[in-house]
Amino acid sequence: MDKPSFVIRPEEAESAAKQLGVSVLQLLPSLVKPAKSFARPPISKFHVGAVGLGSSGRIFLGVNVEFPGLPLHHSIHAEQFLVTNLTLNGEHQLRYFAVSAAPCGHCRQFLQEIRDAPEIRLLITDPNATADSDADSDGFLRLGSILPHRFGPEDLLEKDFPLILEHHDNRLTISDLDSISNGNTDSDSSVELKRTALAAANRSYAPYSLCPSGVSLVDCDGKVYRGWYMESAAYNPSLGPVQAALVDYVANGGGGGYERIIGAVLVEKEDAVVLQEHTARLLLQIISPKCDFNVFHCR
Ligand SMILES: O=c1ccn([C@H]2C[C@H](O)[C@@H](CO)O2)c(=O)[nH]1
Ligand SMILES: [Zn+2]
Repeated sequence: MDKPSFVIRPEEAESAAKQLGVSVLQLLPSLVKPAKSFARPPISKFHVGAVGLGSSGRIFLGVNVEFPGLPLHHSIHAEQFLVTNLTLNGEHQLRYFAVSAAPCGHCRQFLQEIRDAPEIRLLITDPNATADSDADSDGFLRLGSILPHRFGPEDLLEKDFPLILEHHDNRLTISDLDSISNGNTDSDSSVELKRTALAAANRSYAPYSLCPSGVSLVDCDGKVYRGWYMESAAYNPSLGPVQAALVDYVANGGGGGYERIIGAVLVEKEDAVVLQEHTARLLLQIISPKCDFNVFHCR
């Protein structure tokens, strides 16, 4: 894999599997090592790669991302990156993934937001991971077998509530969005950033706080990235909207540094009990000090 490609189309996956004489499922562990090379762990130097198969037949990559100058809890785990990559690409189901190291407790918990999470099959490629008697003959084991007695969405939500990979529209609006495009000082690009952040906020998964939010980023080439806040029933494993947008940047930004991010917009509700503004400003300030950051409130 020469250039980072964080989403592999079904026909590419099938032809790669054919070339290796394996099934698409068996291809997942073989992609873990190349995935690891895209990780950004300047603090731990511990590269994690996760490779998942979606119900559309596409393969998605996830890597861990760490931010020097910030507390460790701002990090993005490879499994969280993978789930974010699935949501950003509108994938509705994850059934199999391979990962370089055993998923930590925080990731096992975050994955509970996916429908039928206990039935997700995972394969740990680390040769030092103890051989697992719970694994099927294909080497994959049920997530439910490594997180029994789970606490998850069904403890807090109605049974048919749309979960993290499922379609939801938060129906948020910004009252002056159109007037801005109708000829005042705002440039087209700042209107685009605002619209993108609003669209992201509308896809945010925040069923526990009901405080959705979205972020758009623009790099020095004018390319726009976006991501949305995703909550965990256990609260702390939730992933912030800047981290989610950085997943898009790491996946699609051509491998550049964060200082290339020159503009950012956050959209959230003004009276929200969970506010992203202050954390988002801090995170952006540390990773890209010259980035222009604006916040808009929606209803
Ligand atoms: O399940 C896990 C456990 C750890 N890490 C990352 C987080 C951090 O960047 C590094 C060391 O913990 O590995 C993951 O990506 N997934
Ligand atoms: Zn983890």
